[in-house]
Amino acid sequence: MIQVVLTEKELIKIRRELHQIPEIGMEEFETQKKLLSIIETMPNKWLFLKVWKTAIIVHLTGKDKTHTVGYRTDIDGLPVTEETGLSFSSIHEGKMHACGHDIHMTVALGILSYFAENQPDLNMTFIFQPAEENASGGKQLYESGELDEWMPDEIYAFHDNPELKAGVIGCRQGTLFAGTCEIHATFIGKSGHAAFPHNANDMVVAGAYFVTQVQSIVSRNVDPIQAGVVTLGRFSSGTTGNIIAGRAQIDGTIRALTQEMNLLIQKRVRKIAESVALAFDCKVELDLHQGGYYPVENNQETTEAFINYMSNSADVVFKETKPAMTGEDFGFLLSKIPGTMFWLGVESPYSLHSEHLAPKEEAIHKGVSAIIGFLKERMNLIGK
Ligand SMILES: CC(=O)N[C@@H](CCC[C@H](N)C(=O)O)C(=O)O
Repeated sequence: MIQVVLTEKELIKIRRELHQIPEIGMEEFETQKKLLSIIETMPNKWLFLKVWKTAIIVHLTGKDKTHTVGYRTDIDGLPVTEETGLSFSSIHEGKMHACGHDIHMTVALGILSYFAENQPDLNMTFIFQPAEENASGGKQLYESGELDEWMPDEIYAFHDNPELKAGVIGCRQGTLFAGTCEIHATFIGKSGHAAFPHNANDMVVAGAYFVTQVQSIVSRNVDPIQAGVVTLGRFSSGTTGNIIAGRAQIDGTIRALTQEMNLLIQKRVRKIAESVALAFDCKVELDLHQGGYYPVENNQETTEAFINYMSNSADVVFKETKPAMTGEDFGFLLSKIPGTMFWLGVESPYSLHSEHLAPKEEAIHKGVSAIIGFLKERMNLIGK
């Protein structure tokens, strides 16, 4: 096993501190401050850093400067009220690291601290990116131009996975995660008295038709050999039982394993929204927003190297995984930079985004050690 620089105990302490201060995407000011306070204790002979909004970019100059290996973590939390009962639960009311980004950040710090002490064979760029959950922080950062001078030639990142045993590494060639697209639909009719429906235009009924018709997309438009999901997670309309609602707001998300399928589903959602508006003689405002949530498509070469290392390392348990319908704006970075996304098992009976999610902390140390091992071998091979 690799001798890590931050000890298991220190890593767990950091994780718990980060867990207590979750912040929503693009508002991660306290998190950024905490991360900077830790990075600033690391040796800085070959370490350079800059901040952009709530992001942090750290560059390490390697012994050979001809190639740069990138490593990315996300840093944002979710609008979830924590119910784990843990002694180090969130102190930010209504916010929680319910997607495990506290684990992602801690592992990134563990890896960074190792290479801050042990100069890497090649240059390395560590990206602590905001807003993975809500605002394509990776895309925003890339498009800001701040990464340009330290642009990686290849890049790696993981997501924690409650279904895998703690510390297990999962990966696959090709598509790991779906591309997503947010749906925001507002139907606008005319409110009125419940007793006089003929004088109003009821948007509860229009919205309900939209919701039910959308259910036909996956069953009738998606090739059954492929995959697609349309979830409408929020329907908000009306104020009370005896007033006809003049507006309905419906929000949801599309998921598909290819960009073509994502675009096809978007087209069908648009057509159904427009048809419902026509049928109910109302207006619809439809926002289909994909941002940087492209399918996460692993590069063939980097993924082969990754799977080779992980499946042959005596200290790592590796599992080939199926594609998942979760989204990740790392898909955008992978559309620009070849690289690999993978899973780190954190073993929990609760799913990502659950208010009960409590990842097993032993995954942190195992993850840090496995990833350092891979990055060392990768840089050694490229540098030859
Ligand atoms: C890993 C994970 O849970 N990611 C999020 C990404 C959000 C994508 C976007 N905001 C959307 O809802 O379409 C996920 O929900 O999969």
